[in-house]
Amino acid sequence: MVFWRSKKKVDDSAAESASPSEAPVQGEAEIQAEVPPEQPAAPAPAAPASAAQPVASAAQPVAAEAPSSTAADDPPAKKGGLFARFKSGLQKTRQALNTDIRDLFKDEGRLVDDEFLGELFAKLIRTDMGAGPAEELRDDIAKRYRGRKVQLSDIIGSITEQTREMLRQDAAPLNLPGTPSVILVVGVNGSGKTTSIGKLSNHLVGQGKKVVLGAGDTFRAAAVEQLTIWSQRIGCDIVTGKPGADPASVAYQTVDKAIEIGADVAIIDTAGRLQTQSNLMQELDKIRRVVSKKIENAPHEVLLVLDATAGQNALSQASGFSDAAGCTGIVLAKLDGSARGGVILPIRRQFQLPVKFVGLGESIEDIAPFDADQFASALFSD
Ligand SMILES: Nc1nc2c(ncn2[C@@H]2O[C@H](COP(=O)(O)OP(=O)(O)OP(=O)(O)O)[C@@H](O)[C@H]2O)c(=O)[nH]1
Repeated sequence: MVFWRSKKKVDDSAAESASPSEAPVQGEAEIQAEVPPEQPAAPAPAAPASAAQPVASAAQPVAAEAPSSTAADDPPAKKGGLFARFKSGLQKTRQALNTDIRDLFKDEGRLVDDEFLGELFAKLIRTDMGAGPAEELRDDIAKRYRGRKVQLSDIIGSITEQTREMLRQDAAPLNLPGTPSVILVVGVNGSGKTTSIGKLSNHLVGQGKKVVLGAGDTFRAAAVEQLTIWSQRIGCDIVTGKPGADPASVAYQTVDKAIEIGADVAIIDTAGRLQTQSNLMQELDKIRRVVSKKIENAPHEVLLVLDATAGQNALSQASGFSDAAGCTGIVLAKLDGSARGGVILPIRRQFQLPVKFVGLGESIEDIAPFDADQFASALFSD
């Protein structure tokens, strides 16, 4: 096992000048810039399917998905692939919805009256889409079909079309303007930040990008370990700090490392926090400031990872974070984990933030760029 490890002192002057009014960014701390060993030191987290793949060096990225910056850019073949992936990832929500809506119908169809509309509303709302979107879908059905006998396919077709409209957003590719571009990943505890970073890195490496990870969650030792294992599997460099080290220092070193090796993207993990924890939100500010002193306009993306299994709670998380942390986009993780995938509707509706990626499982490939058309079709497919 080959381990390349360089220990160097944090550049105090630079870090201090980045945040002059604050305590210096982790003075004497050693930040380790690691190149992964040829074999993983421990089993990869929750990704047995690919665990046997040899770990490549940073110069030999593991091939992942076909390159695509956005779903909209994807060639038609990939579109089918995206639909299939959404369909499989949304299985729980889909099954609940389909079973529920199908139950409303008898062979000879069903009259659209108040009773039917009330039942339809109740079924829709069970996916955690919230009252607003469920009312809108119900009212659309009422407008089109009230007083008529309809078949299941009529209802599914109309709801899919309407959902597509509700989810539609402007193309939202990752904003990666520079070399390196910096992505900061934030969210509450356990929302799926570290796992999403692993999957996103693999996605970017698959596009031929050189990625450096920054283990900025210095609070939880397991998070550093987890991210290190992802880096080994993907074949990208990682910068780690000592437990309890200043996350801003790790962020600074990560960007430094990315510049040094000519990386395209630096992705920085952060500890889970609530938007009400003002000291921790200030810590995020400090990370942003330190990074922006190093590269103008960085971080270029601040991705908020939301846990889809949290249903409506994910909404309050999004509202608190989106302003406080200057978020630029959402990664909706764990969509596969519950039947509450409808939560994406109020997330799209209430926040100006685009959904950039969705997490569809724990394996390294289980992330996909969000595409409203494919997503709505998959959600109501049988
Ligand atoms: N099913 C499923 N599980 C996921 C997904 N993303 C993350 N997880 C799981 O969710 C759990 C928490 O994920 P982490 O990535 O550790 O979350 P975190 O936000 O980094 O956690 P903290 O550092 O404690 O804040 C882990 O068990 C992951 O395997 C997903 O898309 N689908």
